[in-house]
Amino acid sequence: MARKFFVGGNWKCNGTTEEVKKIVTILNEAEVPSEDVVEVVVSPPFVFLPLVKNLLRSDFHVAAQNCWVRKGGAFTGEVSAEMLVNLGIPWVILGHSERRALLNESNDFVGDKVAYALSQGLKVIACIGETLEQRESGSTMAVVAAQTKAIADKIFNWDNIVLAYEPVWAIGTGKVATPAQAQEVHFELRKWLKDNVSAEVAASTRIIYGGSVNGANCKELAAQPDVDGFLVGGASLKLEFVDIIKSATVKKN
Ligand SMILES: O=C[C@H](O)COP(=O)(O)O
Repeated sequence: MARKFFVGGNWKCNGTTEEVKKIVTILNEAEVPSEDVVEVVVSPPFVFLPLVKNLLRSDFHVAAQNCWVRKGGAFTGEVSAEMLVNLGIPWVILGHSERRALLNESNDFVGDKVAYALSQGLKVIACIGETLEQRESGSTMAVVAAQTKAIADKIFNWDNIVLAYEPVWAIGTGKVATPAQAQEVHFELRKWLKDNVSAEVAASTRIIYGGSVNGANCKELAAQPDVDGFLVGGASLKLEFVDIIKSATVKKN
């Protein structure tokens, strides 16, 4: 089953109104493969979501970087899935390692968030990934399998999920996983989905890579059979994000 290449740009906690407008202008003017070839989703901070949604070209989409774990209410400082739906925001990133590490988001909590966001009609970019310590101790697969299981246990339908494998040691470090390292984990994750969910879900779910992806390393990573796209941090704020989007064409060659 063909999986459409997916490129997400996670702007994290960056940007002023002027900077955001500048990035959107670059994206709007970029010549990139058509929507049939690549799905592009950018994720600005909450406060810029309406602005970006209004200014961004219609073939690119927006994602929030988080949402609350259940229906909104007396949860000061949180943004609910219902609010995102109300604003017409189709996607949300959940379980990013920065939130897992800095805000102590557990596997269970992330699983609950994913299930709730899906139940409200949002599409989810669900992030998983091991730390350097975990990789060096040989527990990479056990860690990402446990993170995936916590999600799988709570959902019934994988149609609206993209799984983002983001090794923590590669995020914002300039130390990208080698294409072989990324492929190995993506292959094992797909096998995990086949063994624990279904062959159909394994074949159709997009597994994207994140961690120091840039204009120079994207093509080689994109060429790996189980790499279905990228979640890009730092480089998504720069012109080279356009080259990363273009790396989708590698799949067609
Ligand atoms: O969500 C994106 C990842 O955290 C990757 O960030 P990075 O491309 O700056 O390493």
